[in-house]
Amino acid sequence: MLKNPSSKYRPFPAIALPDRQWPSRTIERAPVWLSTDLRDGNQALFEPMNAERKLRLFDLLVQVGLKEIEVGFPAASQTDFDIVRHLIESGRVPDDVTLMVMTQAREDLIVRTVEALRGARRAIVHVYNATAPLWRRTVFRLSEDEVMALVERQVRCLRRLTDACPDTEWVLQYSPETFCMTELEVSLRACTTAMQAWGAGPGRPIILNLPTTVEVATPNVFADQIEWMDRHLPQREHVILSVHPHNDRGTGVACAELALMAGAQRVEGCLFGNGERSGNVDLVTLALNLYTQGVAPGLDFSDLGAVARTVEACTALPVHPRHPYAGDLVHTAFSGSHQDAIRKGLAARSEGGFWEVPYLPIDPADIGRTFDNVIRVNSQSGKGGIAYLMERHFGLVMPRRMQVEFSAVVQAHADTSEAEVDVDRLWTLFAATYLAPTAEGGALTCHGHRCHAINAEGAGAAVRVELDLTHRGIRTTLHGTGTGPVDATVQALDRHLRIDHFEERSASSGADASAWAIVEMACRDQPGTRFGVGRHADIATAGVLAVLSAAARWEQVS
Ligand SMILES: CC(=O)SCCNC(=O)CCNC(=O)[C@H](O)C(C)(C)COP(=O)(O)OP(=O)(O)OC[C@H]1O[C@@H](n2cnc3c(N)ncnc32)[C@H](O)[C@@H]1OP(=O)(O)O
Ligand SMILES: CC(C)C(=O)C(=O)O
Repeated sequence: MLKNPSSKYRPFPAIALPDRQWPSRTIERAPVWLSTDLRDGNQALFEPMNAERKLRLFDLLVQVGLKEIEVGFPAASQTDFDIVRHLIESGRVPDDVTLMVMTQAREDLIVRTVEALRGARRAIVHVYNATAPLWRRTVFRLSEDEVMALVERQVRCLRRLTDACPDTEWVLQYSPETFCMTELEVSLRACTTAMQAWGAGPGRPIILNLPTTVEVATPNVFADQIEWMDRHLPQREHVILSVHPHNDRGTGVACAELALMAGAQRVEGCLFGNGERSGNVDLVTLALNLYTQGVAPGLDFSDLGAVARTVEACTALPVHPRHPYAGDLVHTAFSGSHQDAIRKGLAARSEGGFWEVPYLPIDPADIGRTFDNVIRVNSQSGKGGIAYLMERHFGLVMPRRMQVEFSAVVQAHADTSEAEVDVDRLWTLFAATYLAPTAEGGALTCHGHRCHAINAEGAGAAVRVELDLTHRGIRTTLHGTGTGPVDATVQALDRHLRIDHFEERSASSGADASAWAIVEMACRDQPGTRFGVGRHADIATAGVLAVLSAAARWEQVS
């Protein structure tokens, strides 16, 4: 890279529009959407789609709710021509969906294009020619006047051919390709020339489609360009003002949104931003951006995962795991403070209110995502996320101080393994720390204690417990009396133990119903507390096991 790039690259000049209005506007309704997945998207693939993949993607676009679909460049290849014929002849195009096809402003190509559309109920013919100075100079070697003459000649040619097929409702879309790099007066002249040649007016609408063929400026510049055109176009009410943003600077979505604020009514793009170079604007992101502002986008992404899988299969391009809304990781928090805030936000949420959950801009359920992956654990995670997973997957609500204790266990494991701690691993760590198997050969075990029998008798202030234990290979019987089985167990163990906190709750219902007991115990002369957990079908036994668990954990550290 150059130390000083200003000798090679120039900044794009600002547009003189001091009274610009777009910055104070908001987007209040969805634009008309056009999918160019089968044209711009297709022309950007290593291997353009075959007929089968094109038809599969076409069906998906219809299913998602696209009403205008650019299906190809029929004069370019027999495959594209045949697809257009197939769509028209097979009746696969719903009545409310209009096909669009593209052609250069060349007579031979226009003739073939109109031929491809024979019999269509309604069709948009998309004629384009590049208008920017660099293209005029180097690609076409045409003066500005000659460019206008080309537009006029070719649009008249199209008009002649389409007038001869009155059974089809014809719409012209004219694109001054390279609009974003063209002098505004020249773009306006090209558009006006196309309008006049087409005879645009009442009953003969025209789509004027203004592309950032290659993004070369910040999105505010594009918005200024669109607002300028919006103000200067004649017969504005007969024009559908469309934009076709690319994404070379990574700001395709911003360009489209600001253009809508500046007067555009229609947006062309591709699902997940496929398209030439760094892609066309991503229709999924645009639509869901609207949705999360409370504006119905008119496109249905309730099962976004299925849409992504079909697009991947048709284009052979993966959707990035961090792709807005659609990526596998975008509803997942690994970091502790995010997890904590999400958990609290989900708990505080009441049904039917506005969606207000920290770090989640959209309710994953609205786009067919479950909450299973919202929180995942690695070395960046904290107690909140771990507690969320333990509660969600195992029905265990841990007291706050226990969350702190267990998260240190998980953190130590994550630091050593340098890997994600999935839910199975979390359970293994939890069980090894607190539970140990509770039923083994008919006996109960908890850490070093193998508990053959627990007998509790009495009630109220005098419960007597007999523990038949094997501890470090020695079988022994312990007795204790207390205010309940838990207290009696502490007395039986005689370990200078003190219960600071005890809670029990049922973990599940039905045949395998079991209870959780959690105990926090202190040990005389030792700082801090240790938690113990018991799980058993019998709630009293769960309590006894929790005490054995905590006692064993004290023993491990003493
Ligand atoms: C920004 C975009 O995405 S535009 C869409 C581009 N998509 C495609 O090009 C995909 C399909 N295209 C094709 O298959 C081929 O380009 C075809 C079949 C359409 C035309 O092929 P060919 O005639 O063999 O050649 P090619 O595309 O190189 O044409 C270049 C000629 O067309 C002219 N030309 C290019 N674009 C246009 C246009 N929009 N309008 C009129 N003439 C044009 C060029 O100036 C050049 O003229 P020259 O031969 O006199 O120098
Ligand atoms: C709208 C057309 C001509 C296009 O694909 C572009 O300019 O990128």
